[in-house]
Amino acid sequence: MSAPSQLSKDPHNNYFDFGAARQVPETHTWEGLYEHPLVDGGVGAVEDAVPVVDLRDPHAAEAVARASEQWGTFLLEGHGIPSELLARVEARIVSVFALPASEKMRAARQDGQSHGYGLPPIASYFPKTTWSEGYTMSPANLRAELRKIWPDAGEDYRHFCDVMEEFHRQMLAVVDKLTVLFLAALGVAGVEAGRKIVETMSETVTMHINWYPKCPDPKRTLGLATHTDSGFFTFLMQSHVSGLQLFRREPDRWVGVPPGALIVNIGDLFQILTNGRFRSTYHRAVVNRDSTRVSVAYHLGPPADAKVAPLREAVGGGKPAYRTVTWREYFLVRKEAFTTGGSALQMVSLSPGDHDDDGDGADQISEISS
Ligand SMILES: C=C1C[C@]23C[C@@]1(O)CC[C@H]2[C@@]12CCC[C@@](C)(C(=O)O1)[C@H]2[C@@H]3C(=O)O
Ligand SMILES: O=C(O)CCC(=O)C(=O)O
Ligand SMILES: [Fe+2]
Repeated sequence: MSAPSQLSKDPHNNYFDFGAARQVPETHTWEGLYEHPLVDGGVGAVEDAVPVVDLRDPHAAEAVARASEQWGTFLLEGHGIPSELLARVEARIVSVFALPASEKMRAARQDGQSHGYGLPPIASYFPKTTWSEGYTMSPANLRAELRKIWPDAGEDYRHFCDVMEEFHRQMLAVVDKLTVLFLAALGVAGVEAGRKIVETMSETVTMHINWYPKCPDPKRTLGLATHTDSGFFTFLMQSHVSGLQLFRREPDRWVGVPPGALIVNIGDLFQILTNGRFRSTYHRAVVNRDSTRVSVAYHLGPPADAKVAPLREAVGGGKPAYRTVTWREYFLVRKEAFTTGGSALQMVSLSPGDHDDDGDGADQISEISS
């Protein structure tokens, strides 16, 4: 059995050809995936409708606060990104993953690297391999990165880079609007503060594209392992095929997110920054028998060595719940958490066990511990 990280270690011997697979092999079989019930999170759902925030709503800041506190995830409407652009992004993503393995492997993520083609960094913490391929890239370095796949910088290269850069430009405008709402929700005053935050975050944007091919036996495998995003927040653009599920407690259940929507996920560093007021969300992606699915996660966070501590406004008269960490340190803490079966947020908590880290029960989500 090849370890997940071998996809990037040995490009030629370990490429798994999803198109040719007639069954899910042992290497890709995950246990305990359906221990908790799956409920519908669609807009019309009675109990578990995933919250919706409309950027055009004059009360959007309150809606952001509520959703971030209670769910750590919301569907974003009124963002102004044309569906025609999203369709082009999707088509270009499909075209990258459709390339022959030998061409994709030219950009393979090397061990310890944050960028490149292959499985995402967390894949190496799990004994089983997921039914997906990914590619992490930063907009700042997009053209140089993509030359690895398309050395001759031909038409496909230009189309891909043009459309992803256009997506990035449009996303920055949405980041701007949402940051204003987050700051208002947290009672942080000042346009200046907001501008500085957006400026730094826009320099460190990382895009991770996911490709989940059709699967002959989707219930036996997983597209992306259960995780929380580690940065401040992530926008997730997904195709019109379902697959994303959120973990919710009391009672423990998976909530299926409606396909097609633009999603915002709060990350662990935002939970730290807001002193636990906003919650990061455990989520995973499942795969389908009849449809291939793609998504783009647009990850925002601080520069890798910037110190993140609970905001004064969030701590108020109380105590900081978390110690100061940098994103770089937090990756190491999370690695240790995955290895020991602990929780990264608990590990940086100043009073472990004192406060209830709802979104933070890794050890209780079955496929993590199996
Ligand atoms: C900015 C980042 C967030 C991310 C790690 C990374 O450096 C680049 C890939 C991102 C991603 C995407 C899939 C899930 C995830 C947990 C992973 O392994 O790689 C996230 C990472 C994260 O949020 O920590
Ligand atoms: O594809 C999805 O729905 C989930 C992707 C995701 O969680 C991520 O890339 O961080
Ligand atoms: Fe994620």
